Parts: sequence; structure tokens; C-alpha cells
Amino acid sequence: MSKLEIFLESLYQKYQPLNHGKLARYIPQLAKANPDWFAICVVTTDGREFTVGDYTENFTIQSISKVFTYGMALEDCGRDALLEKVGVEPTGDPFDSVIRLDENSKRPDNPMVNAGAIATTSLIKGSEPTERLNRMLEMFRRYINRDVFIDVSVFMSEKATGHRNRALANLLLNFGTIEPQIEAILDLYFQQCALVVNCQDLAMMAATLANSGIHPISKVQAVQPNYVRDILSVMYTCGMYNYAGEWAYRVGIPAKSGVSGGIMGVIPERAGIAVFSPLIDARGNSVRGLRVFEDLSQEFGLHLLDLSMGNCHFLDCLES
Ligand SMILES: NC(=O)CC[C@H](N)C(=O)O
Repeated sequence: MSKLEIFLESLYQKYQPLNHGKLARYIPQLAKANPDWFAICVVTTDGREFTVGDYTENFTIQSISKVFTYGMALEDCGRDALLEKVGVEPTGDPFDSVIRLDENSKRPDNPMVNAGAIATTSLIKGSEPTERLNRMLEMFRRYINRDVFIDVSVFMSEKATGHRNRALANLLLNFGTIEPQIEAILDLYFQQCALVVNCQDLAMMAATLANSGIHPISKVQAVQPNYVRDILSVMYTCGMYNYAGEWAYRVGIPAKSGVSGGIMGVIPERAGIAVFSPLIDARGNSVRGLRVFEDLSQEFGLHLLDLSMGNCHFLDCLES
């Protein structure tokens, strides 16, 4: 067994008993998750996979989707046009906050909070909703390398209860940031959040970003390489919501979390890492996920600054 496999197994044993945190309840379907689910996956940029726990368990991707639709909007509109609509400034506020939107008016701070993500999704090109949805699914397919689908009950559940996101969309419309078809825009946003993935998929998606946008197995270019740095920059500064600063300090990995309990991290040129465990803290980040990433970063020198200072020993840990 490689050092990495041994370490992943020990992390699983160490944190499985940790049952702090709560299931997300504000989307009723998410409350049906099993609080014991726990998986860790690492996929290297050359396609080697290391897994432990419930790594084939399906869940909806939720906010982690924001990373990928941001990449798609960059391709569809270009960097400058997108920057005019959505900034790249961390907020320090909860992911669904309306406060800064009202203060700044017109331009949401960044694409990783809900306001910015809804504005980003509104920029995806296509002549009508089905075409936009199909283009989005096609984009996700390039990262996952198999057919993809949407969990209709989670989608309907969020559509029926997502009043806060609807309020954000109305504010964005009021400021002229998005077009008037807000129900169609929200549908596409809720659909992207309801994309079904497992932990292994997430690690593969992260490994694709780590590999300049090329899927490690299929070798398909999932996103143009010149946008990968933009994507990783906003993940690094804004991906963990109002924990982003502490995350950069303690973990130092460009990452994104979602309320269904996933966290995906990118180690440039080396690997993608994903953890899935649905118990989340008050900020919406997986409790076990945070611990696992902290330990992995410490153990193998995965902090971006460790990488640039030559203190990373990730490649050694792949050896037996
Ligand atoms: N943080 C999240 O994962 C939030 C995603 C959720 N669909 C929402 O928009 O509220």
C-alpha cells in the first residue's frame, strides 16, 4: 500500500466518529442524507485513483457547481465582459447574503456566493432554456467522463423553497445585472446545483482543473487552459465562503464546498482531492471535510506556499 492509501485509511478511521454539524435542511430533500456517509478520494493528474469510504454514494453537487459554470461563462463571454458583471472580491459574508449586493449594487462580489453564481449562470449562452441546460450538461460531461443527470426531486425541492435566491435574482434584475427571465435563470441555477455526482467524480473534476483543464483519463479538454488560473484564483479566495481566509491560512488549497457536504480541492499539476460527508457547520462547510483537508495539507505539504517553496512531498506519498 502507498503512504497515501495508508494515510487516507487513517483519516477515515480518525474522523468517522466525529459527528458534529448538521444536515442542510433548508432544501428539504437534502435533510434525507445519511449523516454517517463519509468518503475521501484523490485522483492524480495522470489518472491514478485513491479512495476510501462511501465514494460511490450519489449526492447533488450544490455550490461546487459554481466553479464549473464560472469556467463556462468565461468561455462564453470572455474575462472582461464577465468581470463587468461579477467581481472577484471575497465577501466575508454567508454564501446567500443579500447585504453586500444591495450596498455594491449592480455587481455581485464574486461568482462563488449565490448572487454572483446566479449572475454567472445568467450569462451562459443558448437560444432557449433547453439549449442552455444541454450545453451545461455537456460541459459537466467533459469533466466527469460519463453521462450526467439532474436529481429532479432536489431541483423541485429547491425551486419550491428557494425564496432567498429568488430575492437575490430580483435584486440583480432591479440593478439591471441580469435579464428579466429570472425564473428561467433560477431554474438553470437550481438545475446546476442538483447535478448528481459522487466523491470520485468530484476528485476527477478537481484533477481535471489540476491538469490544465484536461481530463486525466479521456484527455478531453473540459475548459480552455487559459481560464483555469482565473477559476482557481476565485476558488482560493472565495471558495469556502466566510471561512475562506482561515482556509487559505490553515489549508492553502484552491477549493470549493457545497451544502450537501462535498469539498473539492485542486493541487495544481498534481491531483484533485474530494471529501464527502453531509454534516455541515454553520458556514455550510462539511465538518469532516475541513478536518481531512487540514490534515492532508499538513502531512504532504499541499499548501500553495509549500508547493512554491519546494516543501511539497505529495509525489513521495504515492510510493509504497
Ligand atoms: N452553499 C451551497 O451549496 C448552496 C447551494 C444551494 N443550491 C443554494 O443556492 O442555496
